[in-house]
Amino acid sequence: MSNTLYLECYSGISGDMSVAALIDLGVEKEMLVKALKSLPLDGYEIQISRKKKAGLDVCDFDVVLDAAHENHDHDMAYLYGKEQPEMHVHVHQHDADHEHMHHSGQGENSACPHSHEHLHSPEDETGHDHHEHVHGTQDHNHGTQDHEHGTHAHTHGAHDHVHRGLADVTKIINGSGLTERAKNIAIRIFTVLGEAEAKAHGETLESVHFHEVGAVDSIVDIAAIAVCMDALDIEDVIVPELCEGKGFVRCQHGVLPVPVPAVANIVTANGLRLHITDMQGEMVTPTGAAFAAAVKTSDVLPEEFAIKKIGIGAGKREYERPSLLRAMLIEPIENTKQSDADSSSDVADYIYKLESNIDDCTGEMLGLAMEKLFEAGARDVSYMPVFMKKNRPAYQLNVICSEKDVSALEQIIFEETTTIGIRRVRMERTILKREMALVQTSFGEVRVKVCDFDSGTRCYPEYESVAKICRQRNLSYRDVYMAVHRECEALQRRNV
Ligand SMILES: O=C([S-])c1cc(C(=O)S)c[n+]([C@@H]2O[C@H](COP(=O)(O)O)[C@@H](O)[C@H]2O)c1
Ligand code: NI
Repeated sequence: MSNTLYLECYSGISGDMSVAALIDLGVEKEMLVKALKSLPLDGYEIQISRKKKAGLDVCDFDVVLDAAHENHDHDMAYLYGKEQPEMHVHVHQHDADHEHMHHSGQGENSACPHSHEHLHSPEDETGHDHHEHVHGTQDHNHGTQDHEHGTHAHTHGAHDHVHRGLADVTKIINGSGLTERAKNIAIRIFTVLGEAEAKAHGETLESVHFHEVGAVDSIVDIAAIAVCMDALDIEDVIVPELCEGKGFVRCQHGVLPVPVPAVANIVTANGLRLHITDMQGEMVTPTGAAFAAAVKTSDVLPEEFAIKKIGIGAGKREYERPSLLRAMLIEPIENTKQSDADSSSDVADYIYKLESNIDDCTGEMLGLAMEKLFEAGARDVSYMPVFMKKNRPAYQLNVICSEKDVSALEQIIFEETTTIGIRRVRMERTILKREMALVQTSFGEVRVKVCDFDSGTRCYPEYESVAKICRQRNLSYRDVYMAVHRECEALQRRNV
């Protein structure tokens, strides 16, 4: 059965953090290196290593460009303008505990040695691309001329580089030995990036040229993400939110506000949730956001889940909050406690109802309050239009929840709405004994709630499970639901 990935982006997300976190979940390094070697690109080597960050043992993935493809991205001085971008001074400020044993056997911090795995690329490529280069703050026009590989190359002093478009990158991915599923994931990520870039620069998906993310190291990062997602057989991805910093960052366009336009556009177009923290700097990069957007299937974590595996990937930048991405393979646990409590077909049970009449709150506030209540574990939340004292049209908020969640949910109601009082009632209820089953149907495995009733058993195919099939196969909900229901009943008749 396929896996569910939870991306915990409390310190943001970038391409290299994502690859490292996925590798740490158990991807076979030799397989990954072999797949990346098949990309028609060169001028770089790959390092996969362990490093210590915030005292934690984490995975680090690095695409090291040769001199002609040198990259400034992890140079903090460059990013925040502490040196003149035009100078092209290649000063690297690696994390204190990072070293390159392959060069000298002695890193900047020899107290913490670690080993690297390398992929040495063949001779330098004929094209000249350059990941991080700076044009100062001036806009420049790339024109439409084609150069080697159909990409757009131009020169700034001693540095030549290529600006690839979506078609160029797609050609590179399709020309590799990646599996079809990995190719599709990589192209999906680049398409999300292309749409965001096109919007930012007033271009179309066909005409837009990537700057940084079209460079060798970004293509390798994205291909590596895709290979790992495929190898780990991940189908469902939960991304509750992306935590981002604030301020400004320096990139090829010059100085941009954080979140940078490409990230802001990806978040907007793909319904990701952005959480701006007090950290100064860029914590979410376009590549990281595009990965999250391209693979996300849900932003809600199951109420309870088991963790099968944890992977932590290191970022290159040094912020107050350590740049770490934690990825987990999780398995949702259905809450069957009530049904275990009693062997009869219906079960006595208690639930809480929180209630408040609100006459001075905007629709926007009420909408967000509902979202937060669900996130915090409310079983149900509803608003009912009411007329209350002084002829005021208002809304009655109703929250159904279990006892353990009462105080957290009341807190949210006070924080997010204008109410100054909440009624609370413990209610008895009767629920049918139920359990979750995975049923093999003609559409594949479907999650079905099976309820015992005096006159027999009833099956209810789970909404998310049915909806996923509908999206994948472009079928109507009604058709899939009824077909699954029929198949469940037929199975039951056979089992009786
Ligand atoms: O290359 C692209 S698509 C790009 C677009 C933008 C815009 O906001 S427009 C900004 N950047 C900056 O480049 C570096 C590297 O990005 P990666 O995704 O390759 O890590 C980063 O600082 C971006 O803000 C790139
Ligand atoms: Ni851009």
